[in-house]
Amino acid sequence: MCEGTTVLGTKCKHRALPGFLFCKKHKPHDETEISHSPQSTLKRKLEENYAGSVNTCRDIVLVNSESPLEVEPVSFIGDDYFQRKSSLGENPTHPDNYDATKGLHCIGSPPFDDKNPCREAPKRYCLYCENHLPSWLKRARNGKSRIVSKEVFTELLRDCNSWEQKVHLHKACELFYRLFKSILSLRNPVPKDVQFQWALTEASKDTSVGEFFTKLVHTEKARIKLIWGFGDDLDVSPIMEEPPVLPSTTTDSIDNENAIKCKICSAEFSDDQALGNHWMDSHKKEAQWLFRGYACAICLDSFTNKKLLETHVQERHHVQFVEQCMLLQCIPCGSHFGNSEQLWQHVLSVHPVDLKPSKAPERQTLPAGAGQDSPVKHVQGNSAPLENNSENPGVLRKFTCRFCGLKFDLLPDLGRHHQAAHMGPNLVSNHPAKKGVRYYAYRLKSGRLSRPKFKKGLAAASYRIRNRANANLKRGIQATKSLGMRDMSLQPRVTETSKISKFVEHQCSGVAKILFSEIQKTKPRPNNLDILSIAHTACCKVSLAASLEEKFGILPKRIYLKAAKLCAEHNIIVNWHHEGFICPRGCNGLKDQALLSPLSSLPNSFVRPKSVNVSDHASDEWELDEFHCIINSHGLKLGSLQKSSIFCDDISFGKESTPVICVVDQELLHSINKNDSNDQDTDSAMPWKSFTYVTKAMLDQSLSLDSESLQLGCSCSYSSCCPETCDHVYLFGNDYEDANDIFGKPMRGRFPYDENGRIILEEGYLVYECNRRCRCNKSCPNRILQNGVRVKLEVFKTENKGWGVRAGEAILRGTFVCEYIGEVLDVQEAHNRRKRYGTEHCSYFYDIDDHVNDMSRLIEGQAHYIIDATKYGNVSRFINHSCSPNLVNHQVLVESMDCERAHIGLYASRDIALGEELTHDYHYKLVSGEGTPCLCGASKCRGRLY
Ligand SMILES: C[S@@+](CC[C@H](N)C(=O)[O-])C[C@H]1O[C@@H](n2cnc3c(N)ncnc32)[C@H](O)[C@@H]1O
Repeated sequence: MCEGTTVLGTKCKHRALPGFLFCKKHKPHDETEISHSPQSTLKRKLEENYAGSVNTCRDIVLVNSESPLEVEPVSFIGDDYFQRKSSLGENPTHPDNYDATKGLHCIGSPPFDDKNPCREAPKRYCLYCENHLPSWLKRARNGKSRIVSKEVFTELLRDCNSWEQKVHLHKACELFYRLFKSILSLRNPVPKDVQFQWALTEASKDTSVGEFFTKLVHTEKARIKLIWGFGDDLDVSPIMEEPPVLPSTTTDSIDNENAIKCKICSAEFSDDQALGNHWMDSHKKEAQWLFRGYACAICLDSFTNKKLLETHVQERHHVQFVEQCMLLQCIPCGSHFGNSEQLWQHVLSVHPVDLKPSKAPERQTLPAGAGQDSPVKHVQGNSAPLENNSENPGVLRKFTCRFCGLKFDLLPDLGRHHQAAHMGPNLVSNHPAKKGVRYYAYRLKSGRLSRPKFKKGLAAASYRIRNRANANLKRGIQATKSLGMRDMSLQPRVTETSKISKFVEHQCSGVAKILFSEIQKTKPRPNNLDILSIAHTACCKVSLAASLEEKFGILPKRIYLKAAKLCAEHNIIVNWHHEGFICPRGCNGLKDQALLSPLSSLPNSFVRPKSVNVSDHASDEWELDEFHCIINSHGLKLGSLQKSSIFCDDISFGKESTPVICVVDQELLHSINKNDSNDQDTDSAMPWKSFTYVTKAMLDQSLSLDSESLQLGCSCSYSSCCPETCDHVYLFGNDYEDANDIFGKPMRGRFPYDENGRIILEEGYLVYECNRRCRCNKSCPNRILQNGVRVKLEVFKTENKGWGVRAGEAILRGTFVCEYIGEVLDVQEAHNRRKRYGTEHCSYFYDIDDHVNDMSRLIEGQAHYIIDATKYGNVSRFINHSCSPNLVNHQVLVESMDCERAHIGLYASRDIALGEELTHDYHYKLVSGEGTPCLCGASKCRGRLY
């Protein structure tokens, strides 16, 4: 397991990287040195760094002459090393070759690792080795300044007399960095002072951390004012001048034996009331989290879903967990239960009479064995009180449970009640909460915290809505019943439809509409054979529609798209046209439609390219995906659809679920000489040979990209998520409140994809897909890009742009085509490679910066990385540029919410006909006086590629 700690000081639960003490998230990299040193030093360091030497740090200490250190590493770590051991009271189990006496060891990041301490020499600012340099000491992305300046850090480090102090300094810097990042986030509308207060509360959980944090703020005051603009809109001097608000411990004044400890800050209080007041004063937010999230009743850690909480309890509190299981007993019948939720359910269903408010004790937290009248025996202090004592006149009940109306005078009691009573899947509050301490800490860390608001209890809301709907329905039914009674006397044979019509008359039009549409849907649909047999006798779409609808009733439009493709494949000539066309032969069937000119039907001379195998559509494939239809035969460039030779059946060699064939049209065959012995010519004849086909991005080691740890599993419990409960939809809505779909409608509460898996989200927003932490499977409507290429694509030889990619089938607007895959590099590495590759060869670089205008709505800290598909790539590397492209780019988050890990998805920006070349806009920056002519042929061509 990783030895790191979260920003809240809890232990990280992720697996450590092989050979490391920390997971990827907690293992800092030295981006500064790699990105910004002169090239020669960089090269040398890279070689040394990746040569696999165990003593990397030591080596680098020797070669690095730029060290800014004013303090000797040895004197810092060495002297207090054993003091550290004793003060922390732990027995280190060092590897045999580990020599602690030298004291030349890195503190690690985060520290506290006594079992497997970092064995490297601390070099970087006296505390960290190369690998463990924390993010806040690295140069900021813009290359201008560090978040915590080296001077300030080394100054503070000098004041540290013990290992523990260094740890605290480390924590304070970490917190300072998170705060800094969060406040700088453009997407983060949380007021600065709120964030600042949050950080202060966090810091104040440990006096020493708090002190360092205040010192940091004080030392960096000028810079903070300048960067955060505190000076303009907020007077922070009182906050900055005063020490952090430390927990108001009343330890001195109270009898220690009877003291009640606050589980958050360990402050002690004489009674529950005082603790409650303290919670209200100091931990109001945590209290809310506790009520609305899945909080652990033992340690108060919060989780985004129940499964995580269960795992946590089992792992962390095994003993307490077992005890609790043993002790939860129903007093009236003596039954034992595994958890309080089951017990509560049992009491509700079996002993409801015992559950009377008047039997409530004075306090909700029942002592062991107390409350014989109560149906529930709570042996543990943290078991949930299940009684409603709202009727007890002696106690002021301030807090009402939103779900069941029970009242409590103390917040913690309400929290415990909530946890026990409303966290079960069978109970009213079955919508898993996603607002926990961890969740918010994560969001704050990742710069995604938009505001400290909570999604209004969806469960409660939906419960209310459902109740309202039920009540309305009941009223409607009663009205209908009484009406029906009256009607029956007059008209005994009432049809279903007329009954439904009565609903309409009685304010249930919504329900009636739904019922009507359901009735329609149950009608049979024509299968392929039905369509083909009718199409044989049809002259145009009008007559085809008339015949089909005569037999099958009103059909959705997509049936005609499917019909169009079927006809094309079977060479059945039907006059296809836009809606509203009036057939010159007088075919009729569709009403009230304006005259539109017909589209040209597929010509008799139509010869499909060999590459497209029309006969391989199993009829059930249509059932699965009937949307891949020809809709616009105008788009066909018939010239290119001539006979072609297949050069390779699948350039992915089975890596894609849909083979990607490589073809050369007959008229261009002469330009290819397969047997040429020259290497370059062979590559140009067999393009799949010039690179390695991969289906996953390859992260270059030069990047310090965050790992999959920055991802959330949604709380939907089905194999297919629904937008109402999917956390990714919620997160998106929270991050981009104003986002619209491509039709201008608000995106709120919707997946980025429609029910056919086509993107509807307007360009420029991040797409949040579900991921492996979610319970849904591949069929989830919020998993598209990650499922890989699903449309037929052909790599083909173009006349003048080398190889290109064209549609092997008609592709409808919004369809995911492929991902731009390659090696992900940082700017420096990309620059080096560009130099190495030279400019004569075609470029396979995708520079995220060049697309920043498309993605202008992306967040602060937009990653600057480059994807190089020269050596490793997929079909996307063959897609040519067009100034009027038919593909659009979207950044898609899958394994990580960190936008540096975003995938680049290419989606159809309009309907694309079979055989049409696929293009996207490279958006290369145009440099005057140089560049390559653009051969895209678009009417609005910019003239040059770059
Ligand atoms: C990503 S590659 C595309 C595949 C490439 N045509 C091949 O044969 O491998 C980009 C290169 O294709 C060529 N290219 C792409 N679009 C072009 C265009 N519109 N006009 C001229 N050359 C283009 C340029 O050489 C460019 O550097």
